[in-house]
Amino acid sequence: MVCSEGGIMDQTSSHALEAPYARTLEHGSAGRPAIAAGSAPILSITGLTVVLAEQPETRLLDAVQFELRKGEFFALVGESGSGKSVLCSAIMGVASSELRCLGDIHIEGRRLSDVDRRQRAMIYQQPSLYLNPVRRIGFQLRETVQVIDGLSKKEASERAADLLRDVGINDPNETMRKYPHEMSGGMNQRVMIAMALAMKPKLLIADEPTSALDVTTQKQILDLLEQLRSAMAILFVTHDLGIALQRSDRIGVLYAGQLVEIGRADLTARTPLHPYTRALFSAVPPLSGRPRRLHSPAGSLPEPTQRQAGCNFASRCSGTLDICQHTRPALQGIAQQLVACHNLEA
Ligand SMILES: Nc1ncnc2c1ncn2[C@@H]1O[C@H](COP(=O)(O)OP(=O)(O)OP(=O)(O)O)[C@@H](O)[C@H]1O
Repeated sequence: MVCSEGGIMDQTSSHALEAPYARTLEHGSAGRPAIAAGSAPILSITGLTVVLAEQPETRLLDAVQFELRKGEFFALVGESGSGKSVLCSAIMGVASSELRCLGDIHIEGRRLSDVDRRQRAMIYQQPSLYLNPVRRIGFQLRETVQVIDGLSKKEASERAADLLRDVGINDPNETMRKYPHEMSGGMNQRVMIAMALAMKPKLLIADEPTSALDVTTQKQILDLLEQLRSAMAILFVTHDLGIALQRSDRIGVLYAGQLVEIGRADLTARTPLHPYTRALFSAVPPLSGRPRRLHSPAGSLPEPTQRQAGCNFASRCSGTLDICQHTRPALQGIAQQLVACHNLEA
């Protein structure tokens, strides 16, 4: 497994990102709690490039760079195939053996390979796929807690009940007697979150955790994540720009494996700088409006094997310059945003 924790190859020993990156962290965004921008980042990614091991010229991720601070809720958006799952699995250290990771991932200043796996946890769109259907919830949660904390069965039961209470389940003992199929999607997602919390993670990756839920349950789970985030950083993958806008501090827009824009959620919505971000947000109602699914502009995302040297968005962009055909734009700081575009006048 080349993309495992040990497979990340350090190209740099520094994990401090330069000033323009830090500026996107200057908060005060739309009533959100302030994030300690001066504190050491929980997650720091520098120059993360993921290629096919057998075909290293094919890049699934290209020089991805960002960092997350404690208490931050960072939404990662991008259409299907843009590389969100590849990015999450690289951070988790579980990417496929067909992939090779280059670059640098640090958790709290330590290389991924030196960090306890439990410092990061992940929750998914379909919790029922990750829960054992033939084991009661209590057994599964107790087992997790016993492994992590080395507790006796009785102590583990008490801890499991506490974790269920922490995620808003008021009758933990009854819940622990149930099988996953006896519970709703929202309850199963709470159980998954409880299992994630059992690890006391510094970083929680949430891969579309609410997209299979009805609107009311979706709100409850989002409120729960909101309560929990003060103790960790949350990387929230979503196709729902309304949620990204309403819930996150910052939004990162991934396009064809490249982060093309990063900025405070309110600024990114109000003044999107990249033409792709503009196209995405042109279909979204104001902040107070109802959430909308991600609406992609005309044309299609280039497959990883078809990506050329120039800007990946050039074939869908109405403002291309000559340089866009042969030089891929790098992220650059514009006030408090970061954008990868040659034609900011367009
Ligand atoms: N193991 C692999 N081997 C070859 N290509 C891969 C592999 N894993 C992912 N890819 C390719 O990498 C690109 C990004 O895939 P990824 O699953 O990360 O997209 P995504 O943004 O998560 O999409 P979705 O929103 O549909 O989940 C896709 O073109 C996909 O086909």
